Amino acid sequence: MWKLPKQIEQLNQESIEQARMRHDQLTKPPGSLGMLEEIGIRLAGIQGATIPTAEPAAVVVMAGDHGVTEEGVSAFPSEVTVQMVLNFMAGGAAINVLARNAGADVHVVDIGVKADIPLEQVQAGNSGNRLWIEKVRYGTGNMAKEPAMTRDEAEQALSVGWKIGRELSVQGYKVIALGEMGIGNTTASAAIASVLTGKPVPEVVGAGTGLSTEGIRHKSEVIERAIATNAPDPQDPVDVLAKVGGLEIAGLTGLTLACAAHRVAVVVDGFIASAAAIAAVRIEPAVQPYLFASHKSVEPGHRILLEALDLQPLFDFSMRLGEGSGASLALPVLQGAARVLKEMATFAEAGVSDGVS
Ligand SMILES: Cc1cc2ncn([C@H]3O[C@H](COP(=O)(O)O)[C@@H](O)[C@H]3O)c2cc1C
Ligand SMILES: O=C(O)c1cccnc1
Repeated sequence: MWKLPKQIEQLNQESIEQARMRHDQLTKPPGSLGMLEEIGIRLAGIQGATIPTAEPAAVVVMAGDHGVTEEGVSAFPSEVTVQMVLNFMAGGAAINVLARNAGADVHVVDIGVKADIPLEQVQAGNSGNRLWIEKVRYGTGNMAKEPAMTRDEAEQALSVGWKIGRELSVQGYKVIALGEMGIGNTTASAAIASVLTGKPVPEVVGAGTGLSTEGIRHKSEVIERAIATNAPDPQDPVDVLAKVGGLEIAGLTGLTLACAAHRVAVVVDGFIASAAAIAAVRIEPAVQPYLFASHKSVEPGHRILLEALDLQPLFDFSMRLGEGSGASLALPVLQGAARVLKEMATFAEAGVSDGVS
């Protein structure tokens, strides 16, 4: 079993208590900022600081291809994965806009794209964007016929994610948003969700990039075949990632674990990032309090994963994009939660009368 290079510690209870006490001294009725207070207090526990910060932040977009696309499970062709990597580097994708909106950097990782990234086409000069070439293999195998990858490859992908998480923590990032790109990855995510939660496949399958009702039925059949062919062990999350997962999904699992081990908060995005997060929680349950859920995706399996993760999404905007788009949109909420603890005046400082009871 893949072992964490560094253990994940519990949140700092003293910082949590101190942040809670400070919140009650700020010029507002106690508790009146609701969930924003809870977010700030949890950030304090993660960072071991009464006054936490959610800046700087980065979104890490892991990209990988899926052999199962040859079964016709996506409304788009695999080539879109590499094309979108170029778009991310040029700054023109939704994630670039939403990361800029949040003041966050974008780190794009080729962990398993089917093609080599044409580096001559990567546009230079987009400050804050970085491309990591960390390819474990050229796309996964078709899981309807064979394991998506070997256990060794799954462990390599976990280690790539771990390395990046550790490096970003050293660079000083306080919050990491999970992003992904990989045509076919809602198929892998649904397989992971079904195996790890025990829910029947049709309950966790959705339209992805836009399948018809008939397309969704076919996708369910393919996933059922993949699970029957590979028999992933639900008690062994690395086996599940290897047999029916994806390189970018396993990479995000390793990244999530590394962030928590280095006391960096993680904002989980939609269905695919949540499939990576549930694998992380099954590998090491202590990761859970380091996670924040941004939104509830349209993908029907996302609600099931959020319940399994015991996370409350911040918003439901009928989003179904991925890339880290929802997680990036949630970053200003975390930034607001931290800044309130830092910048609001206390009753004593502002000369405002305290509550009477
Ligand atoms: C242009 C384009 C940009 C995207 N950005 C994210 N996804 C999203 O769609 C894919 C998953 O859906 P499925 O399993 O149906 O293929 C992933 O790449 C996900 O990140 C995109 C999809 C497309 C087509
Ligand atoms: O929820 C997601 O992350 C999602 C849903 C559909 C397609 N791509 C991503």
